[in-house]
Amino acid sequence: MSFRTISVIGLGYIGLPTAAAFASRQQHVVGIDINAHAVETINRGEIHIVEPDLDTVVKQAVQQGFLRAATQPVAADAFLIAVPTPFKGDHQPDMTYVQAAALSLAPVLKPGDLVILESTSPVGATEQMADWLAEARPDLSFPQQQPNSPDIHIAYCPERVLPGQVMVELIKNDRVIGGMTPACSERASELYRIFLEGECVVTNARTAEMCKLTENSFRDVNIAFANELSLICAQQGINVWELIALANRHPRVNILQPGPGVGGHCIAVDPWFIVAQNPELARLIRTAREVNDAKPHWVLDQVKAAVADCLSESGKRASELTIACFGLAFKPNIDDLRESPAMEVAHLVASWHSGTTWVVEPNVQQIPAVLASEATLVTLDQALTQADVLVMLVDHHAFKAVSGEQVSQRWVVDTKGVWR
Ligand SMILES: NC(=O)c1ccc[n+]([C@@H]2O[C@H](COP(=O)([O-])OP(=O)(O)OC[C@H]3O[C@@H](n4cnc5c(N)ncnc54)[C@H](O)[C@@H]3O)[C@@H](O)[C@H]2O)c1
Ligand SMILES: CC(=O)N[C@@H]1[C@@H](OP(=O)(O)OP(=O)(O)OC[C@H]2O[C@@H](n3ccc(=O)[nH]c3=O)[C@H](O)[C@@H]2O)O[C@H](CO)[C@@H](O)[C@@H]1O
Repeated sequence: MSFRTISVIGLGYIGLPTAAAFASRQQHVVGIDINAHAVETINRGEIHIVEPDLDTVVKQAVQQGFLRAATQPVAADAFLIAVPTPFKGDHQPDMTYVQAAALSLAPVLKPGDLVILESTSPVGATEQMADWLAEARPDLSFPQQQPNSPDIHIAYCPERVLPGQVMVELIKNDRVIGGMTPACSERASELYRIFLEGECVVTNARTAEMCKLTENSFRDVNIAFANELSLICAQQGINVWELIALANRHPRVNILQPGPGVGGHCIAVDPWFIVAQNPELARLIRTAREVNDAKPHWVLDQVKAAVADCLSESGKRASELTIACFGLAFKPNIDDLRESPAMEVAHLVASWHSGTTWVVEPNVQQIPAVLASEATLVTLDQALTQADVLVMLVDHHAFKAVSGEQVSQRWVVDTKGVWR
């Protein structure tokens, strides 16, 4: 049975590209978001987030009548939930957005519908969502009550696209399909096959939930290993970039790159979901989070040491020194500053330093409000020619194009190894 209408709940970095991907295959899609500004923007055929190629797909889908947005759920044959799943202050997962989304769609559910949770979630979240739906709709049967022929099919199908390459990876990546029953998996696979060129790999809901958390924890642990090596190498007078390049010549070694810390809204968050549910067992995963979260403070210590050297050699006072931080984004060549370790370092430096702090970020027009009172946004050229201490935080293309000679007469803290 085909899907006459597909509804995506939550039109952010995941939900909007997913809605657009279905709509681009001539499916009728209704996107739901509580953010009225996002809904109005999408209905004009525009987008409210930055992601390459998303604007053209959304524009065409809206113009052709396959995609529209609304603030309240309407009846559909398949619902995909892609709302935020942040953690709370104590690193426990915050599932209130998923609960609100599930309860908002419950009134429009009808027999034969499919509900998919895409939000990154702790193990057991899909069963919990099914219970919320069952409580809200006692007139319908759900897989936990009637596994063989429920009115509503439910699955967990995590998203694994890389920000910046979403429109390609959404279609090409293999997708893990975690149905609450095999029939639920089959129905969910049928839905994704509408646009998916990758494979639908079927498992159960709990394994699919854990798989998503595992992927990001694996990357976090590998980056933590690189970050720990960077501390050890600094102590031992070894160039960590050369070391990792040499070690990676081994056919079975593949170490990631150190940096100022780990940012974004996935890798710095998701491993905590495993730790929260397994506090005694998830020792390595917790330590990786701690190692990566501590890195900005270590970078500040490096900056303090460079400033001390600069003061003793230049004879200047601290208040006369200018420190320039290169990059604010959470990773190269994007404008996303959310949860960025570079932002954290810039803030730590600016609040400690008694002189002038500059930041260079070619991907933004304005300095973020949190830094506005303590730092100034300047051009790359100004920072390179006039600052005393240079702090490299993000390996943007524009910064990698700067030669080592251009910075050789300055005190440099290079967290990305681009000016070595
Ligand atoms: N961004 C990524 O790279 C990425 C990748 C894989 C998985 N994920 C996961 O996908 C989920 C969504 O992430 P995102 O980056 O798209 O978040 P986002 O903040 O960009 O978008 C979420 C959207 O949901 C809306 N929303 C919140 N509550 C709602 C409700 N009750 N009903 C309707 N809309 C509601 C918000 O207004 C927002 O527009 C999270 O669980 C995240 O961990 C994100
Ligand atoms: C397993 C995986 O690949 N998951 C991806 C990840 O997407 P992301 O954009 O958050 O991931 P990254 O590009 O790794 O960046 C994260 C931070 O790590 C820093 N970093 C990176 C590599 C390195 O060698 N050294 C570093 O220091 C980088 O600067 C930045 O701060 O999560 C998404 C949501 O779940 C997934 O969908 C997506 O597949």
